[in-house]
Amino acid sequence: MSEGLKLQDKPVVSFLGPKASYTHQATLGAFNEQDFTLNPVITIEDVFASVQKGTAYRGVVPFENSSNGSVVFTLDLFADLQQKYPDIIVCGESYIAVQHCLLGHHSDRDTQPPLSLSGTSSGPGVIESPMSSGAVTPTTKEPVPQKPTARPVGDLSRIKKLYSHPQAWGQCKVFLNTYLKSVEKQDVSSTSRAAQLVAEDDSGESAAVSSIIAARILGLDLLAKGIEDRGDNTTRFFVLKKAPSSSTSASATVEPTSSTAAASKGKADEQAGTGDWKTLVSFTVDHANPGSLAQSLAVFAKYGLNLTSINTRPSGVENWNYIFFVELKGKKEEDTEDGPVNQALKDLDSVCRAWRWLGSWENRLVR
Ligand SMILES: O=C(O)C(=O)C[C@]1(C(=O)O)C=C[C@@H](O)C=C1
Repeated sequence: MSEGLKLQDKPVVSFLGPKASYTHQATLGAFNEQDFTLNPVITIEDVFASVQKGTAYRGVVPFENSSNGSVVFTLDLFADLQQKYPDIIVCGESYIAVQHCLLGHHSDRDTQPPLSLSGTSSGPGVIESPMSSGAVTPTTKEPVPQKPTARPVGDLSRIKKLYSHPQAWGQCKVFLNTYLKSVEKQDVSSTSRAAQLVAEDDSGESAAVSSIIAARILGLDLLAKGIEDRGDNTTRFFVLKKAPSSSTSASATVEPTSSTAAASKGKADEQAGTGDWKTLVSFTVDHANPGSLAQSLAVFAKYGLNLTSINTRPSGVENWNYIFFVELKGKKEEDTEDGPVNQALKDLDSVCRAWRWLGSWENRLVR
């Protein structure tokens, strides 16, 4: 087999791109580039579509941020009101510490020394969050200080437009409200796309909330570093795969599509985790029936399943009706009706309108 063919044979992992997005960083942590072709796509929906179509073996999407909450785009795709993604399930998770930066072009008038792009080590003139900035150190009493923990280098008055992923605004509220309050903010598909747009704009009037890696790749200046409200800002990503049949069925294991894949599964699938499992389930209830939500949740309590999160999104059927997402500690067992998760799902049938198992995966959260 030629080297070219072998390369083409590598299983594809699609992720929210372009390169240097936080999702790219999560993908690199879970899948190595020797064994997998990492394929950046434009939207989170493109990731779902590629896995559903089978053009990607796995997909990586953001799911939740520790300070700004759920990624609603991802939840809506799991809600799948148009039934475009019936076979998508979660098979892994990954947590990434997210340190946002303000990226742009230094102005000639800037007198302060530039921030270092080295990422970890401070150079002369580097303002590391939260020191030396007139900044405030977060404490357990005040985890989100009222004053920003980072200070910009130089003058930001020329910035007329900011680009970022909508999730990022809510993670940097204190800095943005202090230094760029009335600047127009434009949502784009990812933080690395935001950095690309700023790199293409020579006027110096735009800036992006993005990563230090995007600054390095695109040759942008760091106008401020560590602008997130909380030092422990973390985003959780899901690894998606395609289940062989309806995801409500008892078994949902997909095998790698190529020999290379068989030899090397993704780290997110394989890594030793904390030894426990999580499961995601969505369901709808009869809103006219008092107690239907309580009865549905009681099913999980009946089997001793600890719920770790609850989310809702509009059901799309009727106004003020919702689809509920619960995440719980436990695993849906394959090829059996036994096990607390399997039994709870069976019981759920009689108390809710419809439900869908959205995957079980090994917990990677280390406390
Ligand atoms: O825009 C990116 O770089 C992403 O990977 C998306 C995303 C998200 O949707 O949460 C990921 C991490 C950060 O929380 C901000 C944005």
